[in-house]
Amino acid sequence: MADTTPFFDRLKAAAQTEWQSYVDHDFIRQMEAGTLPQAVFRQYLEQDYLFLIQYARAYALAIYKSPQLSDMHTIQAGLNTILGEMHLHVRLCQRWGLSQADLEAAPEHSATIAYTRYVLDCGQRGDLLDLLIALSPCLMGYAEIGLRLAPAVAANPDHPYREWISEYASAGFQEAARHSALHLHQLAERVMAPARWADAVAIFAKASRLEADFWQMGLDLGQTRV
Ligand SMILES: Cc1ncc(C[n+]2csc(CCO)c2C)c(N)n1
Repeated sequence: MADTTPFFDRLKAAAQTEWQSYVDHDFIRQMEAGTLPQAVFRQYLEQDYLFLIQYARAYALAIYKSPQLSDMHTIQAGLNTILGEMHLHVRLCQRWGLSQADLEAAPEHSATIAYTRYVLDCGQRGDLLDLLIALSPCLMGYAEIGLRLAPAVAANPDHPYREWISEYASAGFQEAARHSALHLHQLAERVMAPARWADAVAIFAKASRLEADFWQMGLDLGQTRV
């Protein structure tokens, strides 16, 4: 019988260790508890702004790699989500006196470079499926984290990370993640040969590990620059 498990769920199950190291990172646990130092969050957010600029390029590359017009439309919606997400960063950073120009002028950390350029490289050397697999931990992981942390915000209206958590727990964001998982599944059904499975898991596991490294970078930077 053919395996009808959604493609994303199969990837997640095949790379459980890397996935857990990402969605259950200490950064997330501290954020949920509200104990994450603000200096850590700020360092993370600054790097994340630079991350999103490169990520927008990866989505543009995905449009270029799209075999069908319908793929382009779906990816365009993802690009719009990224550009919207950047407003959240600018808004939060403005409260600490950081302007958009300050954000753009910040030096890129090696964890930011490693993750974004890895994803771009997957897209350049591979096809749309390779690129969407490399992109999937980002959207799907934040959706999972948003849902998991939402009760902490509901229990405490003064939660320090309320705005960030609410963005990723929101119905609109959750819907974007579902839509993107469905797109990935349908594309895999169209183009995925069984022989590609090991490569697909390797890409997914690596991108998940690079996400975990990104949280760790925030923790490390926040400790050194208070
Ligand atoms: C390191 C890092 N990983 C994932 C996201 C989440 N994210 C980035 S772009 C995007 C929209 C994709 O359609 C989402 C959800 C982030 N902000 N920073």
